Amino acid sequence: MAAYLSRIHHISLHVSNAEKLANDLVSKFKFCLFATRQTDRSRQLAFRKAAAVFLVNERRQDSVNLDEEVPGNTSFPDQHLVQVGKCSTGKYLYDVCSHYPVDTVSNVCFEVEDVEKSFKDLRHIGCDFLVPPTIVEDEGGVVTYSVVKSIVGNVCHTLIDRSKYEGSFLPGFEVLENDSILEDKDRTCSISHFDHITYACPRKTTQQVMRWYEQLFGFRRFFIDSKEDVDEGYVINQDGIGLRLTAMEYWKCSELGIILPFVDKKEPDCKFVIAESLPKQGRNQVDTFLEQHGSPGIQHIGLYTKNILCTAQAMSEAGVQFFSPPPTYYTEVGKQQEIEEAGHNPQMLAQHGILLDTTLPLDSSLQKTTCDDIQYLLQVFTKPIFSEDTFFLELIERRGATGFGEGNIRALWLSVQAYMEKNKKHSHTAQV
Ligand SMILES: O=C(O)C(=O)Cc1ccc(O)cc1
Ligand SMILES: [Fe+2]
Repeated sequence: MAAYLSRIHHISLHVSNAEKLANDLVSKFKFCLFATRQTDRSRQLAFRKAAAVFLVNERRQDSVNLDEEVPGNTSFPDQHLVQVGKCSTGKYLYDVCSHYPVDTVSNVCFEVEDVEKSFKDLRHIGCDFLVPPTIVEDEGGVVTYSVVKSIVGNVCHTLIDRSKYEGSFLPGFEVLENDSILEDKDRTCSISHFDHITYACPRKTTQQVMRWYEQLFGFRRFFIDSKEDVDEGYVINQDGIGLRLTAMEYWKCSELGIILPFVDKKEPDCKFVIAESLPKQGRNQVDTFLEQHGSPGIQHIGLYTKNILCTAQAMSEAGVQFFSPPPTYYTEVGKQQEIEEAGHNPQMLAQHGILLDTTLPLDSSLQKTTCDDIQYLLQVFTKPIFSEDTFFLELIERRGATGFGEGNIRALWLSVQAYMEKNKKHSHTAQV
């Protein structure tokens, strides 16, 4: 039986220089550092922007971790490993030690109702666990967690039950007092939650990844486009761009959805997108990721904002670098009209490289009457935020459109290509 997930609790990153990323998250991306855990062997820093929480784990070159990481097929005694307070022995609480040579985003932590039951059910269907159910407590209460290894490269999932915990983050972390003050201070960047997480996967692996998430966590296919083929996914395979996108969602299948108190006011969900590069076209961003990251994994995360113009403006003033499509994107007759029909100003979007993609109505004979009838999304991509090209962020504002900006992929491709050429990094390559 699958383990049903109720929501994303946080996403964790493993980096060699936490200081630098911390500075960027706070000063450029306007996240708030709200909880920390420091031991002589590790440093973990938690950042929040509304419901979007990143946990940054600092990778220490000097200490080889002997007590924690276990091969996926190890069998555990059926008893709990109990850690109390801040003096736990584990190097990274709520995660495993990543001996990863490059900076990586590697753990999407889900809240579940019953960790023990999820562990048993998932083990029963052959799932590999890296950490057995483990209890952590402090004066705020008790949390149980377990870490499962996914089928995608170095990605793992911490399953956590914090229903018996009253503190504002997790036991073992010191919560900083400025939390709520800082959080309220910056209202220009209206990021509310994680919109989607995109995996870069090798060729022909999409089906396998989908099956894994379906069987283990009850994910369901989410059709990106009305014309999308069930088996093929959304395919772009022309003009040097070869990309297969397939999306999944977990929320709607969740048993917990029926009983949770916020069921009427449906919590925003986060979709998972699998991006696979296709042969015969030029090299693309997925190939670059696989090469630089060394394995499949999380390539980018879309942050939902209700006002992309203000958010992108505030972030670029603070030093975030965004990709811009060629200037002609905004002046091409079709696009310019599309932008104006949606009620936006092409010049304003051009200032920050914001792309707009309209969903075509299912019945094209239906005439749109006002710009309120048009379903579209706006998105903008940051340049890689790690020193290697192993992760970037995206801002996305949705106005009725539920896809991922399929119509923008060509524009994104051209802008990445221009960037690569300018940087003389891979002047012969084209990247999507
Ligand atoms: O699927 C998404 O999240 C997108 O925004 C589309 C996409 C996927 C992979 C890329 O390298 C570039 C764009
Ligand atoms: Fe995206």
